[in-house]
Amino acid sequence: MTENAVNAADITPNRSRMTVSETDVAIEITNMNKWYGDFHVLRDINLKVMRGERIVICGPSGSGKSTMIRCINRLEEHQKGSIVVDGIELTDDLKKIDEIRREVGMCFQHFNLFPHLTILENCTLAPIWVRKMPKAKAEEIAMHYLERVKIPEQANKYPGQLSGGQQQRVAIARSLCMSPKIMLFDEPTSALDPEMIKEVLDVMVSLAEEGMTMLCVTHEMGFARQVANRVIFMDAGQIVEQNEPEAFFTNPQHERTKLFLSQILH
Ligand SMILES: Nc1ncnc2c1ncn2[C@@H]1O[C@H](COP(=O)(O)OP(=O)(O)OP(=O)(O)O)[C@@H](O)[C@H]1O
Repeated sequence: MTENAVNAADITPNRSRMTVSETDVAIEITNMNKWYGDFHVLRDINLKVMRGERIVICGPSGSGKSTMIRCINRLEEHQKGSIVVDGIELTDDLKKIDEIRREVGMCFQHFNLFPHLTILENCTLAPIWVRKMPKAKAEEIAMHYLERVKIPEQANKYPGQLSGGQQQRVAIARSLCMSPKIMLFDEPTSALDPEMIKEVLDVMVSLAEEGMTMLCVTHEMGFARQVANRVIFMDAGQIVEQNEPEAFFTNPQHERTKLFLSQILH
């Protein structure tokens, strides 16, 4: 893990365009716990995310970061406590899970594109089959977002013909085609070569500038400093500390946070 795989100066967003709602809650997690068998992986997680917030989640390997964000769109199931997304409480009700998944886009470390479908087909699959959108309309929207991530010319290629950075930008475009209100990112750059990291972070920065509510598990501390309005540190299944980036990096309060930062910021 290195700080600033990207030069922070290269990703300077226009903070004035970033607005965080003071009143509108996007996600509220209350006393949430999760076990894998006997292993208590998430312990009493409490987290309120306001609309427009950009939260970076960091912490040592195995601390539960991925599991926590995967609980938000029910890729993992919590056993105790509550998760409310856009006013809808996550329960076993499949209809509610479906409703929440319509609101929440997710990008993973390994892109998860369908290799046998073209880039355009990857982007139109869910709008056509889940949203029942006419194919021509879905393609128009997909091309809009492929232009947005600056790869419209790749629309008819297959994922295997693209670089990792390009594939991750397609994955972001694919999520955007479903008009999510919230985007979850799980280490979107950690499988990429250094020269491709910036192109993906640039897209994430522009989403932040447009006011997207974002939760990002990432080791890109340059990104956290520049874009996040809150950094959360997790360890051993707990949220140990959270603060604005400046205070988080310059004045960490907990010993575990200090140790973690001393290991990654040198
Ligand atoms: N499906 C699973 N079954 C059992 N244990 C799991 C499962 N998935 C994850 N774990 C364990 O839960 C803990 C938290 O994993 P998680 O992937 O959420 O951590 P993380 O902080 O995201 O780690 P990393 O930074 O390495 O991705 C780890 O000890 C992991 O081995």
